[in-house]
Amino acid sequence: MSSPELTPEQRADAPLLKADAVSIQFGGLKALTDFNLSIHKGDLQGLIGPNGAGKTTAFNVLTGVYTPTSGNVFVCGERVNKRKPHQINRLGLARTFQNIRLFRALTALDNVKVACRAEAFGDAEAHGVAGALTNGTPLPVFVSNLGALVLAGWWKSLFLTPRFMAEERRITERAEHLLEVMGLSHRRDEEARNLPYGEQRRLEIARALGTQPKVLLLDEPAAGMNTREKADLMVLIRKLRDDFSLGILVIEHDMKLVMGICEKITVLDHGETIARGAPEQVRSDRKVIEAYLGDNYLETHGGAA
Ligand SMILES: Nc1ncnc2c1ncn2[C@@H]1O[C@H](COP(=O)(O)OP(=O)(O)OP(=O)(O)O)[C@@H](O)[C@H]1O
Repeated sequence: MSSPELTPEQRADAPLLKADAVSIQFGGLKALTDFNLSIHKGDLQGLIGPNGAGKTTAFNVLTGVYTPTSGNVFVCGERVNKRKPHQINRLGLARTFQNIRLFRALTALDNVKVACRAEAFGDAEAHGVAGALTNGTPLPVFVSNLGALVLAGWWKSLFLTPRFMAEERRITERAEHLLEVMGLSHRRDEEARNLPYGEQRRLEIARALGTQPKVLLLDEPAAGMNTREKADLMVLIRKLRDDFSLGILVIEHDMKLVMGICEKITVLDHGETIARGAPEQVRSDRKVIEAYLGDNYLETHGGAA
């Protein structure tokens, strides 16, 4: 459903992503309460909090995996509360997952081509699988790999028209470019499952970029990475924001990374927003230290406000 109250001009000025008093409840559990967020082009924001605070739930509500119990989610000014994940993806929202969800038996290149193809052709099956890819509808491995093959366009290749061949070249070039951006060109023809963990995470980001998002949601992108990989990732995330003119929201437990790259951080605890602000503000907030960072953090990083 669109927002009839917004004029086209207002829609153009609207945040790329907005959560307005969003709550979601599972039975008696309030997983997210009155959650507010605005992401504009060029923003690089963080979402932090202890385990079970509601961070992934927030991503799932924003991307259409869950429908909010109350409140509204807007993407580029469009109200998307009841939209399906693939429809929200087409409006410009892409994500990666806490637990990596690649097409494990496909090559790195084909993983990215699946997403590029969804963007290029925009056909029904492409939407379905790309939506699952980028927004989280869980698909069994077999079904998702089969879907990827359909997306790989084998049936269209039966009619090797010049148009098909030109589009195929364009898609391959785009996918190769995204692999290069993510430092994965040397893995082009390797099966995703054989890539080291840190590279699988980067491949997921390349695939998300394949759908040409305006907003990228990264769920623990540095999980499992070593110190060197994390440092490289920090540089890379900033570069992606700048080069692709994105708004980015990152969930991450690595405080060095979050505090190092995010300009604004929202802190959740038990589904409630307990703090929001610049990194220096958040890290010295007594409630945040008590709920999440701990006094040890305080001792090593300076005094609380
Ligand atoms: N589909 C669901 N059904 C019931 N409860 C759920 C569902 N999804 C999430 N929850 C609950 O909501 C709460 C928030 O979970 P969530 O995964 O969002 O936390 P998180 O902040 O992402 O934690 P972590 O840092 O461990 O990933 C938890 O208590 C979780 O068990």
